[in-house]
This record gives sequence, C-alpha cells and structure tokens, in this order.
Amino acid sequence: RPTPSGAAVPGRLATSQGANKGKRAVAAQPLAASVVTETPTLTPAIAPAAPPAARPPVVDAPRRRGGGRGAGEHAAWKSVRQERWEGALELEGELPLWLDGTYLRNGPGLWNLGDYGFRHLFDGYATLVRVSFRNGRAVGAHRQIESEAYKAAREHGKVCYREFSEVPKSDSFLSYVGQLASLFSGSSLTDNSNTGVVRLGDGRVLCLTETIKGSIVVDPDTLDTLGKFEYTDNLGGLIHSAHPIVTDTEFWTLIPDLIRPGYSVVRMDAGTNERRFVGRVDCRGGPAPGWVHSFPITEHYVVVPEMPLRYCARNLLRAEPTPLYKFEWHLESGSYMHVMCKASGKVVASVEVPPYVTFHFINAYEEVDEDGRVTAIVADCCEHNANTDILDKLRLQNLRSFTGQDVLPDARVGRFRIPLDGTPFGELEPALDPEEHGRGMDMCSINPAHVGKEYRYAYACGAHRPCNFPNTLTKIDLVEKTAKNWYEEGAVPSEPYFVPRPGAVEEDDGVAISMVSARDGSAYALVLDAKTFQEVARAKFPYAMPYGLHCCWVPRNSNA
Ligand SMILES: CC1=C(/C=C/C(C)=C/C=C/C(C)=C/C=C/C=C(C)/C=C/C=O)C(C)(C)CCC1
Ligand SMILES: [Fe+2]
Repeated sequence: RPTPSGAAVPGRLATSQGANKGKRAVAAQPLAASVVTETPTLTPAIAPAAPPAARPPVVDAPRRRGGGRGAGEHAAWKSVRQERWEGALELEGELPLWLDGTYLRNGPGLWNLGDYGFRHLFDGYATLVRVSFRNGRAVGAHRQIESEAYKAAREHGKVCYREFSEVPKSDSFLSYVGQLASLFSGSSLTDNSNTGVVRLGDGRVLCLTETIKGSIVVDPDTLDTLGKFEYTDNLGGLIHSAHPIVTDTEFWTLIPDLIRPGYSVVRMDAGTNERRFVGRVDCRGGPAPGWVHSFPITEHYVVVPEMPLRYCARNLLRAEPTPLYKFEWHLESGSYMHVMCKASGKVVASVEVPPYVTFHFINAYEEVDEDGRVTAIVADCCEHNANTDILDKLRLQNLRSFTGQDVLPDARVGRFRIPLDGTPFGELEPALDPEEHGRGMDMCSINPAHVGKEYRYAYACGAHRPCNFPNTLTKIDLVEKTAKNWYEEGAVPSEPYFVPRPGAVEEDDGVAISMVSARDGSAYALVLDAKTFQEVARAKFPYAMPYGLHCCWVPRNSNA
C-alpha cells in the first residue's frame, strides 16, 4: 500500500490517519494530516515474504519472539511498530524560539523478523527519527533506513547479511561455502547503518555503521534513503570507525587493518567523496587491532586508541556469536594510545596505558607549556573500568528483564594523559568522582565549537541505581568536577545532544536534546536548558519509540 510519498510498505498495513486527533497538537507548517503506517497489534514489524510453513526454517533454535508487548517489557527495547510516520508533536513547556532546525537520531529500532527476535541491541535495523523545531513548535517523524540488509530481510523474511551478532543461516553446505567466500570479499557484511548520523560540511547527511559499505545518504527532511555514499578513492578496507570526526571542512576516520595489525588514518575534504591516506599506525600488541568504535582529534593531532578488546577475524566468520561477538579480549597484549601529527602523518607518541574499554571518546585537547609548546595530549572517554561485561548487558534479553537489581557495570569519565616527550607510559585516571553521575557513563556529546580544544562541559547518559541501563542524563563539569543529573522514574533517555544557541559565547549556552522512551509506552523529545540542566520543553510522539543511539543537528537553511 503506498504511503503519502509513494513508498511501498509491505503487507497487511493499516493506515490510520489523524493520530494526533483530540490532542493539543500544533503543526510547524500546515501539514497534510499526520500519517501512521502501522502494523496491527502484536504483528511483526516486517512481514515475512511467504507463509513461514512454505519456507525453510530461519532459526537455529527456538527463541521467544522479542519485542512483543509483554507486560514489564520496556518500550525502549521493543521494535518500532510502524515503517514510517510524520506529524505535529504535542508540546509541554516552551521551546526556545531560536531553536530552528532538525534533530536527527539514528539507532537499531527493529529487532524482529516475523517471529524471530534478534539477540543484541546493536543487531536491529536502522530507524531514523527526526524532530524539526521552528517558531516554538515541533514536528516529528521516523522512518526505516532502506539499507540492502533491511530490504533483503523484508523481502525474504530472514537475516541475509552479517549483523553484529546475527548471521544468515545456511540451508545447505553449498550456501555455507558461498557465505564464507562472500565474507572474504565483504559482500556478506551488513550495510545496516544503525549507529551514527552526521551532517557533512557540504550539507549531506550520512548514516553510518562500522562497515564502510554501510555509509548511507539520507534526506534530513523526508528521511528518504538517497543511496550509498560511494567513496571514490582506492583505499579499500571493509570496516572503519562508526564515528568519523566531522567539521565544516573535513572528515577524519580510522580504517583498521586486520591482516597487518594497524590503522590507516584518513581524511576527506567536505564536498568530495575521496578519502586521502594521511598515515599509518602499527599496532604494538596483537593479534589484531583494538576495536575503534570512535577516536578523538585535537587541533594538530589524531589520537589512535589501541585497546585490548581487539577485532577477531575468526569471530567475524563464525556462524554463532561468541561471548564478545566479533571481538576478543587480549589483556596480555597491552593497551596503548598513539598520537599522529595531522600535517605530516608521523606518529609522534605511542604510549602504554592501563587497560581500558571504551566505545566513545568525548574529546581531546593539547596541553601547552608557557612557551606554547605542546607537551601532552589529554583525551577523555566513557570508560567501562576495563570490563567488557557491558557488551553482554546490552543483549536484548538482559535489557528486557529488569528485576530491580542493580546490574549495570560501573563506568567513568576516563582521562588519558599522553606525554609527547618520549615517555613510554601514559596515564588514565577518572576525570571526576563517578558517584557524581551514578557510576553510569556513555553516549556523550559536547559543544561542537570545542571539538579538539579545551572544554569544560560534556553531556552524557548516567545512572540512577538500581538499574540495568543508563537511565539519567548528566551534565559533567570537568573543571568543578561535578555533575547535574536529570532523572525520571522508568525513563530510558538516549544520548543528550548539545545544540548551541546561535551567537552563544559561553560553552553551555544552548540546549541538550534527548529522545526519551517512557515506562508507560510514550516517547518524547526532551529539551533541557544546557546551563541549568532543567527541562524547558518536551515534544511528545503519539506512539512508543524504541531506544536509539546517536544524533546530529541540521540547522535550518544550513545549505541555502
Ligand atoms: C563490529 C562490526 C559490525 C557492527 C558494529 C556495530 C553495529 C557496533 C555498534 C556499536 C555501538 C553502538 C556501541 C555503543 C556502545 C554503547 C554503550 C557501551 C553504552 C553503554 C551504556 O552504559 C558489523 C557492521 C556488523 C560488521 C563488522 C564488524
Ligand atoms: Fe557509538
């Protein structure tokens, strides 16, 4: 059945119009009636292509369908029920009039294929959420990203590409051999771009995951999938950091080399599709590079982390997930931080540091002496006390079965100090007492004007214990070493994304926006005054929204 923009949504879809009827909803611009393309209650979010009996079994072991409407299961961990929606949002509070643009949030919002439920949070097919703010009003929308992986799953009713923990099930030995061959070429890896979303300096908006082929261009207004972002260089590689550093003029990323353990540091100018090789970092430990989900830069340097949680080619090939999925823990291999000069591509420091586990770097900056010489690099991250347990805690079964016990592993703001004077060791210490943010710490943002520079404030998810997942929003003051926390019983907030007020001078002059999935099944975009960390408004979606990961901000007419 065609949706308003003409896209076909498969199968048994009821189109209910006027989802906001009877509510105090205000549209930013006259909109056609808001449209929900919704599946009937309790049906899978994607319909299998044929009745299950007519097809070979797609599960290796019976698994209760996840994402159902079971009592006690939080809406944050249930699949989004509609392919797409758009409409005016009901407002509580007053939005600042200067807030003029679109907040985008990406994340794995669909964890079911028919009766088959995925295992891990990171497996879900990408759901892109938009909240556009104008004249004190808000319009919301969401849409599934049309990756090849998602389209194939929708068509065949089964996993067709290698996801974070899910792999296609071979129905014959021949197809198994075919899958192995395709793995080496990278063609069986997913392009399900469910992790990040960034606005490039030239205005294009990219959704990303860790496969290079999973870089997908979307339209920030319609949420249409516009196509693959084709890198026109010959740098090759299958995977890269899910979090490039993007500024108005450039894009930096890391490409791990799994054959000859190391990383290529590459840079792409805004307005082009061509990455250029800047330099290479050889790993100090083995047998493979450490996982580089993200990394930080400073004004003159790129910081390349090498943590003992390392990629594992064997695990990439496995048919069943291992305890650490595509990775392995190699404590004996050591933990390192490398620093590369952006201009020369030379490695200017490579130090051993205490063991660490991090997915998200917060920021980095240069420490200078009284003569203006750079003496050290300071790099901050959300650090999981060198404990990989967090990956297991993010299995959907664990997320859905909160019993009131405090099971979220402790995390902190880990501050590395990397001396540039040839000293072989670097330091890693907490930047503030982790009790300030409930010993939960991940999904961070900062004022974009401070990327690579000294900074004072970071916004992240923290914990109000007992909990099984970060359940607060926290504003960290790295100078005072204190935190301000937002908490609402039963709420699961996503990354608080800092949006500066145009013309702002102070670092925390702006708002922090987070999408919250509430316990009662409602969902809203929460707007906090970044200075006071008090709520200024919430814009409510008329349906439940699953948890999501990372965000970006597209100012209005930023391309005009
Ligand atoms: C690793 C490979 C792949 C997929 C990687 C993906 C989808 C990684 C996603 C990582 C994320 C979202 C990390 C977020 C961490 C958040 C934490 C720890 C929050 C903690 C709260 O306290 C494939 C693309 C599937 C294939 C190649 C290898
Ligand atoms: Fe991430």
